[in-house]
Amino acid sequence: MNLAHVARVKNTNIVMANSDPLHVAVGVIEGTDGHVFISKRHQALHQGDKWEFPGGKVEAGETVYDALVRELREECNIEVQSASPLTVIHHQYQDKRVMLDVWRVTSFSGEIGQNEGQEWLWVPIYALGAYQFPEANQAIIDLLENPL
Ligand SMILES: Nc1nc2c([nH]c(=O)n2[C@H]2C[C@H](O)[C@@H](COP(=O)(O)OP(=O)(O)OP(=O)(O)O)O2)c(=O)[nH]1
Ligand SMILES: [Mg+2]
Repeated sequence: MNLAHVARVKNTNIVMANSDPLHVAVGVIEGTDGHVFISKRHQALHQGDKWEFPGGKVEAGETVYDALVRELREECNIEVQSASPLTVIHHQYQDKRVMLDVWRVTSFSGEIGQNEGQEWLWVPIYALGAYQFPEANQAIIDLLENPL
């Protein structure tokens, strides 16, 4: 590795650290009896093999709500009928900066599941602490456990 390469690598790191965060629409889907829907991220993904609330990246020209509806249709086979904003979490992972736009999904139609073959579960809020989530999710779980 020569000096020029070091400089380029350093430069790349600087660009990454300053780049816009990845904007992600996330759905806390409420079922009956205070249960919420969680699924396991595919092993090959960023933060793989951890549990998550379904969702994904907001695409250019899309509203967060549109992204939420699209992602939950694609990932868990439901049509969102009503949802309201819950919180926004900014988090810096070692390799990525994310802005999680978290919505509470209060009504939906369709038979919920996981379209990519990943494990999924309905979990009572008090039990969420027993599952391993990405670090950024701790703030969501705290909020669900202790609503404002
Ligand atoms: N969906 C989701 N993403 C989360 C959660 N917590 C968390 O840190 N993330 C991070 C992991 C990823 O870096 C990013 C979302 O990525 P994603 O893999 O769901 O995005 P996507 O569905 O659009 O996936 P793809 O098209 O790239 O396969 O947000 C969470 O609870 N749900
Ligand atoms: Mg996703």
